Amino acid sequence: MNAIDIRGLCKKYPTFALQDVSFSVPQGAVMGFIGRNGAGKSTTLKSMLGLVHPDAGEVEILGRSFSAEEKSIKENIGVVLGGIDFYPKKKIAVLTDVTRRFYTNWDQEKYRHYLHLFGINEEKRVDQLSSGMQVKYMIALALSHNAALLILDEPTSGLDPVSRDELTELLGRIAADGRRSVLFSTHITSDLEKCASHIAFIKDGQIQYTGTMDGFRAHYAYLRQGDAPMTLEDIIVAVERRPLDENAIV
Ligand SMILES: Nc1ncnc2c1ncn2[C@@H]1O[C@H](COP(=O)(O)OP(=O)(O)OP(=O)(O)O)[C@@H](O)[C@H]1O
Repeated sequence: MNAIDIRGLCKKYPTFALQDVSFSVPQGAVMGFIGRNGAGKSTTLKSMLGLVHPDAGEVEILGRSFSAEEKSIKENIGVVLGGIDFYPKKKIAVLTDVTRRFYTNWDQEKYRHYLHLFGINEEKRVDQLSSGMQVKYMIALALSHNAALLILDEPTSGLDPVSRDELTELLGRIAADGRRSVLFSTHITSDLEKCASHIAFIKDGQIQYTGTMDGFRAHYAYLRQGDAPMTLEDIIVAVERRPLDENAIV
């Protein structure tokens, strides 16, 4: 069983279209979702989670149709799409108390463990946490109800290098049991080199590649110049970079 199967997802905005997006996240995989600003990563994640209404497409999560079983599926997944933009004046402890009621499999011991690991003080109010700490708190919540799948939109972008290293190690370890899976979008390709087994690469609303990390490197091996191996960043830049217009005002 795959953790995620997306087939033919389409979403049209006035100036952008997600076109026939299809990919799968195998169970036990950490899949990095990459693409330039505006390529359609967030739109894909939001469409698959029903946060925006897709024009077409099928989404199966943990082997079940998301549209038919949204409520029960949401109990088994952890989703972090940005920081907390609600209840800025609420204490973290209060927010957790409300959140945990939504999950029958809430694990308070795990929650305490992650709070400690991430150095989060429950007595602080939401607006007293930095944006990086907010993301860590959201991740702690997602990990505390034994989610079988984590879906994270740019989780490492506001984090310092040490926290990013901790988080990528954690994501790798989560998936290493072979039962849990992670899909996360990012621009920090070095984070993916540390923990991702799979890649989905989107450009202008269309999937360019989806499969294993090794397959991704092999797919773009023709771009290599010289003997040095290419990093993910080298590959993305080689695929996407356009030369600056000579007449550009600089
Ligand atoms: N609600 C909306 N209405 C109209 N256009 C939208 C809406 N949301 C997103 N878009 C457009 O869809 C395109 C894709 O945006 P999206 O946020 O999915 O990109 P992204 O790959 O996540 O980018 P980034 O890496 O910058 O976060 C952009 O051109 C954006 O302007």
